[in-house]
Amino acid sequence: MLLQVQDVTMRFGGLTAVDRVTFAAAAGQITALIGPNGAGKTTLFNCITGFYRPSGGAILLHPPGAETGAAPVALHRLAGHRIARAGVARTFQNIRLFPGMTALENLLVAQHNALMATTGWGIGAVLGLSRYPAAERAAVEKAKQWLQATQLLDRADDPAGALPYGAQRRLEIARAMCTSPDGPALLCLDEPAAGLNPRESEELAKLLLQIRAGGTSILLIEHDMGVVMRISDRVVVLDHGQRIADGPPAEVRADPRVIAAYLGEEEVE
Ligand SMILES: Nc1ncnc2c1ncn2[C@@H]1O[C@H](COP(=O)(O)OP(=O)(O)OP(=O)(O)O)[C@@H](O)[C@H]1O
Repeated sequence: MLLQVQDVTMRFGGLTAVDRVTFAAAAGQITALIGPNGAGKTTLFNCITGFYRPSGGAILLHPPGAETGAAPVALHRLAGHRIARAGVARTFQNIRLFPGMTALENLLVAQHNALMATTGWGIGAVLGLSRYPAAERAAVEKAKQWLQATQLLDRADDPAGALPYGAQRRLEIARAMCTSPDGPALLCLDEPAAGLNPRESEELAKLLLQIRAGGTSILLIEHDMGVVMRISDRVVVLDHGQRIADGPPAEVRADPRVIAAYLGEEEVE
C-alpha cells in the first residue's frame, strides 16, 4: 500500500466538503478519484498534497523502498514542500507553468531543489568542491528525457506560454515528474484531460500508462470517463463529500449509486 486516506474530513465554515473519506492507493497502480461537480475531489487532493490541513483524519504515505516495519509518513501533519520532498508530486486544474520560460527551463526549475542539495546549498561551490557541473548535466538529461516522453523535444526552446494547450498540459506532467530525483512515488493529477481533443486524450492515457510502468503510482481526478475506465486499476467515487463506491472500473461503472449520483451530469458520456 502506498497511500492511505483514513477518515479524512475537510470543513470550510459550516460546509463539509470532504466527509470522513477512507480509501487506499496501491503502489504501482492508477487510482482514479471521480464524482460529480462539487463532490470534494479537489479539496481531498489539496489535503493530500498539503495545500489544506484536513479538519480530521489521517493521510499516510508508505514510501516504496522504506524498510519493512518503518513508520509511514503522516502527510496530514506536513507542510506542502515537505510532502513534495516525501515523493508526492502534483499538477493543477489550471495550468501553472512559467509561460515566459522555455519548456526546457520549466523542467530545470522543477529540479532546482535537487540541484541545490547536490551542491550542499552552495557551500560546496564556495569551497571549490562543487559537484554542480555533473549535477547540472544530469538535470538537463532528465529534462530532455521527459520532453521526449511527452513528445515535446522539438519544442524544448519555445516559451511554455507559446505551446498549444495540449502540449502545455503534457509539459505540466513532465514538470511534476522532474520534481523528485528518482521520480515521484505518487503523481497526483487534477483533470489532466480537461480541454484535450480525443487524439490528445488518447496520447495522455498512453503517457500515464508509461509513467505507471516506470514505477510512479498515479492518483487521478478526471471527468473524461473514457480515460478513467481505460487506464485505472481502481476507481473511488465521491458524492457530496462522501465515498459512495470504490472498486475496479467495470464494477464501479455498473454501481446503481454511482449512476444515480451522475444523473443530470452532462460531463459523463
Ligand atoms: N476554499 C474553499 N472555501 C469554501 N468552500 C470550498 C473551498 N474549496 C471548495 N469548497 C467547496 O467544497 C465543495 C467541494 O469542492 P471541490 O472543488 O473539492 O469539488 P470537486 O469535486 O473538485 O468539483 P469539480 O469537479 O467541479 O472540480 C464545493 O461545495 C465547494 O464549493
